[in-house]
Amino acid sequence: MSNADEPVVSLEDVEVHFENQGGLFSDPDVVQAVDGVDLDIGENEIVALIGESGCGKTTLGKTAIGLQRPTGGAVKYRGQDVWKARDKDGDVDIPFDEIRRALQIIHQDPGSSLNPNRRVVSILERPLKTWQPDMTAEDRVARIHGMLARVGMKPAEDYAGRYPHQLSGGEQQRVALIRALLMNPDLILADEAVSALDVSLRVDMMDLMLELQDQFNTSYLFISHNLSNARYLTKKTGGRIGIMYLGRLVEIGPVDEVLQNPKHPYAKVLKWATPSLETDATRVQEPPIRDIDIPDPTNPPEGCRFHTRCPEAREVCKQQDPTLEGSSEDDHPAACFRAYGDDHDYWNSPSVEELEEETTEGGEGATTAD
Ligand SMILES: Nc1ncnc2c1ncn2[C@@H]1O[C@H](COP(=O)(O)OP(=O)(O)OP(=O)(O)O)[C@@H](O)[C@H]1O
Repeated sequence: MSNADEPVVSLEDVEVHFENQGGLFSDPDVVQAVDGVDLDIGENEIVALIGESGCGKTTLGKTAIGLQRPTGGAVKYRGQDVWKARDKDGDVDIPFDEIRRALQIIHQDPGSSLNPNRRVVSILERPLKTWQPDMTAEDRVARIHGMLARVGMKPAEDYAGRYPHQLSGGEQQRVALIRALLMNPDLILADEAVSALDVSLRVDMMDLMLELQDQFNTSYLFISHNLSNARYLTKKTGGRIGIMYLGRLVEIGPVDEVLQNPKHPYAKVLKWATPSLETDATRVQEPPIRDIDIPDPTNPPEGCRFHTRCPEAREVCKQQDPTLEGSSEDDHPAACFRAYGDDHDYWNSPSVEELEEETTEGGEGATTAD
């Protein structure tokens, strides 16, 4: 059953694997873009997903709004399985069209998502014609002018008559945001939505998103590789930050908890890489990471996926795979054995870094003796 008390979107053990064509004599590669992710997004909530390029943020975001079919697990909108609605499989409480309306996206590059041959008014009329077919043409235009003025594009009549190429990047992004909001959505996926803007415009755009969120009661799933932006957007609304690494959600919690007390060693790396967040006078010079190479997502490391780069890795991390559920922390969870409690095998397991150093030293010694 679906009802209004359900989270807007729930991801349950979601997996998205892409099969790429192999060579003539080789098997196809399978990219494990997203693996075993559980995530609920509530009413009026802002969740920011952070992680390095290729870790699966966009794939997870698109899966959350029903644009990407998962290869495993389930995606639900207010309790209704999105893909069962799409396939008309079983009892469907919420039709797929309604789900599509409720889950919207704004892209990194609004220039390419706005039709270059249509004026702003025509771009913005489309969602209204689709979702509010009873609205008169006059009311539609009045609504559009009102929204343009609302986001600071004044005189609205002038902006409404322009083509996308006659707008700045920031203005294009505002039009994309209005277009999404005119659908009266429950959730907007904002995929790197401010990254292409100048630094000064980023803050304006994020402020506008927050203002409109308040007015329209919309949730946001905000995707970024920039922890400062994620903090800005989540902090004002008490939102959450989720950290992704190689297809996995490895830490998630309220913004202040994650930033003040990151638990997963990869979350610590991201914080280290964002100097504006490091007020600590003891900031170390070297990044808290062992190996800068990102593993191949078609062949992720066994055990903990971060163990090849983790300065805290122990032998057990090579064999066992930590999950968020296993975390015994009181506040927010992290998929790291260090967050599993004092009695976990991790604490008696030898350090990977020390063993590797011993092996290297042993190897060098043997060469010298020869
Ligand atoms: N349609 C696809 N077919 C095959 N592989 C894909 C497809 N889409 C994404 N991938 C792969 O899945 C992995 C995750 O990609 P994704 O775009 O979700 O990452 P991301 O974290 O959003 O990266 P970025 O920050 O660079 O946009 C990457 O290895 C990518 O090459």
